[in-house]
Amino acid sequence: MHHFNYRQQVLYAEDVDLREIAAKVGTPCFVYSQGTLQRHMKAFEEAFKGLDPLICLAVKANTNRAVIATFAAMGGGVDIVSGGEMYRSLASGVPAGRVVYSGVGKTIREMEMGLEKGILMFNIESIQEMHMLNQVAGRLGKKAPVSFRVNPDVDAKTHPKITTGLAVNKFGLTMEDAFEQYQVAKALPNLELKGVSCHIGSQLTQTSPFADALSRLVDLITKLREKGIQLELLDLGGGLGITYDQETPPKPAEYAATLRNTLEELGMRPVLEPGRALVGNAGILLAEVVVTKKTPVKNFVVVDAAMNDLMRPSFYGSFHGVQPVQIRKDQETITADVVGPICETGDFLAKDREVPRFEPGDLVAFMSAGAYGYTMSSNYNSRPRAAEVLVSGEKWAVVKQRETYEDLCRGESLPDWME
Ligand SMILES: Cc1ncc(COP(=O)(O)O)c(C=O)c1O
Ligand SMILES: N[C@@H](CCCC[NH3+])C(=O)O
Repeated sequence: MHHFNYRQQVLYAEDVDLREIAAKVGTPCFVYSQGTLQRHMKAFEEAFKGLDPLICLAVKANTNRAVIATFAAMGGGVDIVSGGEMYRSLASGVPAGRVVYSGVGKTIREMEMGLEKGILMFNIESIQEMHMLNQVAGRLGKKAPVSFRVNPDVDAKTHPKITTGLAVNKFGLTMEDAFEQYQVAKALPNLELKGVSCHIGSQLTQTSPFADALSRLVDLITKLREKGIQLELLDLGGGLGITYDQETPPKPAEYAATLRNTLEELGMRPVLEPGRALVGNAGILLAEVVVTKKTPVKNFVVVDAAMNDLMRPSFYGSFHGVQPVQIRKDQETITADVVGPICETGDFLAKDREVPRFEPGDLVAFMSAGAYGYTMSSNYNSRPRAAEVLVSGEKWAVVKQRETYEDLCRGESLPDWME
């Protein structure tokens, strides 16, 4: 569910006419609906009610501080994968005690930062990382709260580029290694065993892989309990899918229902790391048609957004709905590729799609662009990154300025021998 709807043939974000935002902010720009963000957070809270869940936005999906702050104000935490994401999250008002830190390559500096700030938990992804963190914590006179991220070798049944819980993936430790290493970690002086975590992939459209992963975790937890190791937090990662096209992913309630009995029996506090399910359908990318062209074999609609703004179609072949901001009467439909101006054949936002016969100047909304949209954007072809706008009811504000040409060159200089 989201709050982008037509009113008298015009697409609105909540109570705001998208034409107004385009006129004042320009295009391309990302528009997020705060009401949708809040609604999604509430759906997770409701679904896991009674289990004292900590719902941590996977910040990699959307790093905008206004978005992070929206969830923080509702008691949410964050799942981070870098010092930069930690910095942003803390600067957005997330208490350090609600930060979980995943990632296969945390640097010493990043470990120090997490320890100094007092984050909730480091999800350790390798044996070397465990020893490094123990040393760093010792040097700082701290105890690092940790979980092991286990790789349960479960098929998430999603796009191969976004599965993370298979034995061939780089993430986590095997079950066997994790069992052994918990016992090693218990004896290390500067680690505090807090939990266990796993994340098997993204855009999952079925509940069974989550249930399979949880049952593997239960085996591990049971064996650890037999060894006297009691853990408090059970971090199930993110991964719940959303509807981009025809998918019918489980809703948070259904997802939680599959896990609830087991969680209750274990008596552990669930930590969740949803990214896409919280923010994906809460955002769109607003663009303007620059030109249209017809070749002997195809129609093209060239817009002012490109793969540098929304790289998911180019990278994964992902589907994003293409909707006119204004529906014209008796508008004809054509089949076209909707493309950007970047010098790459792979620069497309939609392929062979039925779209209205757009004209230059028409506004277009690329739907479900709230997750992994702006965060995966780049400056390729020296294109300034788009603006970001947050809408709440009738109110709206720019929450990230569009980059300027000066921004593009910031930090660059000529070496002294060229001056
Ligand atoms: C460790 C971890 N947690 C959470 C997420 C968020 O995933 P999603 O956006 O699919 O919910 C990811 C990304 O897949 C991740 O790698
Ligand atoms: N960036 C991906 C998801 C990867 C999730 C990160 N572990 C996407 O747009 O679908």
